[in-house]
Amino acid sequence: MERLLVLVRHGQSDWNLKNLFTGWKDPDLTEQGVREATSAGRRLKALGLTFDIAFTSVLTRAQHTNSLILGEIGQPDLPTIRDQALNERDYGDLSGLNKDDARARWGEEQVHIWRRSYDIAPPGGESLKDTAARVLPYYITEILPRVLRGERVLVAAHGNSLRALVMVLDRLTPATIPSMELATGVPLVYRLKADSTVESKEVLEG
Ligand SMILES: O=C(O)[C@H](O)COP(=O)(O)O
Repeated sequence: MERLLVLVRHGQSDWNLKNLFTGWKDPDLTEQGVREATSAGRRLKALGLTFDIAFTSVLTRAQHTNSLILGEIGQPDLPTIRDQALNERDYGDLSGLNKDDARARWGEEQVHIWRRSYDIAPPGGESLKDTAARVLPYYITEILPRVLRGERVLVAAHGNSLRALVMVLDRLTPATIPSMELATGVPLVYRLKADSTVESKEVLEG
């Protein structure tokens, strides 16, 4: 039985382009982001992949990416479940600040810790651990059971909500997760074993 799980980070957003911390703020895709999402769909189509269900967050950039992918693979009406559990990490007080300005103010190292450490939260926001504490229960109760019963599942979400998931799938640790980056619009094609561990992973780079 095929147990297919495809994860994709949304295409470039307006605030990615402007280099602003975004979190739960809700900018849409840029033109480049639209191209990235469309091209992600084309790459999935080239592999002949189709889906039974899609999951996305309640944020526009992820939903727009999901729609563009579904349009590209010829499944524009695929049922899609939107849930806040898949939202980007809440960046708290950093939301809306320029990332270079933040480095100038708090130092390169502190900003890197807020962005990439496992358990140190930015002021007023979520650490990756906090993000994982909402993403993983959602994955285990809503997404994984479908994959294990053979439904082909697409998840269009965010850099850090997907890092929380990839951390578990790829067996990364709090020590190794900081160097893991997810590019915008690059699908990760996982096939799972019956015990829910990873059988194979393919990264569909452009
Ligand atoms: O919320 C954001 O600013 C981005 O989507 C992810 O940002 P990061 O790469 O700083 O975690």
